[in-house]
Amino acid sequence: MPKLAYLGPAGTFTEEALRILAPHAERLPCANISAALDAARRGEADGAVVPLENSLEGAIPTTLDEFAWGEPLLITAELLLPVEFSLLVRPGTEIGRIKRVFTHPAAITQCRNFIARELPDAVVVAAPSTAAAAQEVALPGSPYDAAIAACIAGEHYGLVELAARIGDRSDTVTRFVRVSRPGPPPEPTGSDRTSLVAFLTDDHPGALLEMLTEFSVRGVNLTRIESRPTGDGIGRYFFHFDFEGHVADARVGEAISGLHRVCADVRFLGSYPRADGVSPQVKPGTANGDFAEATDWLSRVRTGQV
Ligand SMILES: O=C(O)C(=O)C[C@]1(C(=O)O)C=C[C@@H](O)C=C1
Repeated sequence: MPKLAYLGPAGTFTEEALRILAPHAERLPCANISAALDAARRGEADGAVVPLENSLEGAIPTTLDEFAWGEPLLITAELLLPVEFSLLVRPGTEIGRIKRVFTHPAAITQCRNFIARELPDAVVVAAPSTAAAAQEVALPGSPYDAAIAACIAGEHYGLVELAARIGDRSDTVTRFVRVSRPGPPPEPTGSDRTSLVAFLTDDHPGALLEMLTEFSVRGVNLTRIESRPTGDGIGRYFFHFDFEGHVADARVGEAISGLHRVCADVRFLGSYPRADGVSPQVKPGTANGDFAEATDWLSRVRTGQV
């Protein structure tokens, strides 16, 4: 039975994602995303499950930066989880008495309208996770009056649900990934996604276009591109790419080796089955057979057979 680290404590959305991705895994709750990834790196766990992006808020910066700068890890699976938030209080607390709210920063952003409308005078404080907030609010002497978390976290820590589905949108989804220590990627399924990080050689006109061209000319469809600061000063960025296909696909292999030629560094983050089951768009001339036929043709040219 694998042991998987996750952003704890029990009752986080990440735990729910882990339960779906690996129902029989032993779960190791960690205080934050970095601690969960470190547990996997050090071998205290066989892998980890962490949030990567949210359909309303965008990418989770800690996860992106850990993948770029931390000891390498391999993404082996993804999951799209609908997220619904509840306002949770100790039994007997009325909404008018809520002065201090505790929750994860992602939940603050996703419940902005509810907070402005129903809790305009409350101070909202950032917690390490939604379930950590619920756990804290449940303590008798807690300085916080309410938590925003999953309904299940309220049940877990003995809180009462004062309001349900308080997110600004009812269709918000968070994308989670399962990672393990580096090794061969999972076999292609025909509906795969590949992720990598690319670092520019230097800042020059067309640098981003050069990278994008490597994907475009091989017919590789991007599903996400994100720039992150390198930390070396304003205007210095590196790039996260997600795209359709598997590293075993000829067009993907050619695109990422092209990227390796034009970039200072490329870190492969994994090829793994897509959660939405969507098949890649394959433009004419970019299927595996087309690349194989072109390679054969070139060797015939080089050996004087055409
Ligand atoms: O705090 C949690 O429950 C988490 O699992 C983290 C997290 C996130 O980082 O985005 C996950 C899903 C929701 O979008 C809100 C918080």
